[in-house]
Amino acid sequence: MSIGILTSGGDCPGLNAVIRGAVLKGTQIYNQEFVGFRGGWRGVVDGDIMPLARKDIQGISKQGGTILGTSRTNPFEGDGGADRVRENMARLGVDSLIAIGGEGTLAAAKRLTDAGIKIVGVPKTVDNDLSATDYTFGFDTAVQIATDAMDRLRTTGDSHGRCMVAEVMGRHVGWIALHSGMAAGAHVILIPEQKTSLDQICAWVQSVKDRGRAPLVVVAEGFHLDSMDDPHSERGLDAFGRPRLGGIGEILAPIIEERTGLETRATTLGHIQRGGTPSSYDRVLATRYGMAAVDSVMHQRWGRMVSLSGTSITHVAFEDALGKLNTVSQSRYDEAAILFG
Ligand SMILES: Nc1ncnc2c1ncn2[C@@H]1O[C@H](COP(=O)(O)OP(=O)(O)O)[C@@H](O)[C@H]1O
Ligand SMILES: O=P(O)(O)OC[C@H]1O[C@](O)(COP(=O)(O)O)[C@@H](O)[C@@H]1O
Ligand SMILES: [Mg+2]
Repeated sequence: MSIGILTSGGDCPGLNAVIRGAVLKGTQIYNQEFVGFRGGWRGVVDGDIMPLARKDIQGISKQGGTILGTSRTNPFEGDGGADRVRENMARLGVDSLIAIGGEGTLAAAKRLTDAGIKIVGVPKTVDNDLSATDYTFGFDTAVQIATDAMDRLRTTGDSHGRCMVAEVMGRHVGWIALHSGMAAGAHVILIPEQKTSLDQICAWVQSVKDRGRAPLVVVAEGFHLDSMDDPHSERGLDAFGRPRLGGIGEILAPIIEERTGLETRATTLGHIQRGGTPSSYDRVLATRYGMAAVDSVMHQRWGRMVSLSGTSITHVAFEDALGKLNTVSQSRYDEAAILFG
């Protein structure tokens, strides 16, 4: 019997390092065999597998994305369901699953675990929005990419004396904006947790302008002004039916320009934040998660995900890992806001 691995939901740097860590420890220490399910839960429902022997995972921890592919397929929709998953696993000789994904993937994993399927989880979120772990891989890389981009925006902004608006990822939480904004010395950081008025934003920009500096405004895609009910969305729905966010930077830039008289440009970093080589921190964390997930399989810790607590790997039940977001606290925001304007 082998262990099946899948990656599900939005990709992020470090997924391959999890796969490598799991396969290396599983083959070396436990003499286990592995297969990969292609395209997230779709591969589990369709029985679409690929080999995951030691030679298949050589050198992949430095590769972005996921060699397994991913999707936002709900395993209970269409032809899916727990019976279908169980039948496929039995037919393919797969005894248990390591599901690597965000809260949606873990919600699906919990339902399948409740139906008796043996699953352990590995948390994935580039936004760092899962409360049941201190950090997940992908976040550090995204923050570094965003910081590099902002450093570049500042040199061109300084040269022209312009206000630069940088939009970063962050659907429900503003961690990428907060960390990259602090690192890059942003003058304004706008996050989903803190509705802010245009008057306040323009006052910060104006004070930077008055000091003769070129303002940098960082905005998370999920931010909304105090006058808006929901985050800005004009790109339809994703495969899971959620509004595709993005574009708030382009909305803010002309308003800031009109109100402050300062020429303003917006840049949306988008999926660049999720692509490419993972940072060393993310590779190490992801590798440790992968190895810990195999330990969990061997200890039959079904229905639990590996998690980082301080510097130690711990285990959290799926139900405790779901439903509570890791938001930016008021004190972390207040600390950053001392640097605004
Ligand atoms: N309650 C649920 N039951 C079954 N599948 C779910 C549930 N919630 C979400 N999903 C599935 O979870 C996956 C996406 O969620 P997630 O892993 O959090 O990634 P992301 O946040 O990047 O979209 C999809 O496969 C989606 O269909
Ligand atoms: O373009 P996609 O794949 O729909 O994903 C966009 C969303 O994924 C995210 O990057 C979240 O990813 P995580 O689930 O990894 O935190 C959001 O910031 C963004 O709204
Ligand atoms: Mg998610």
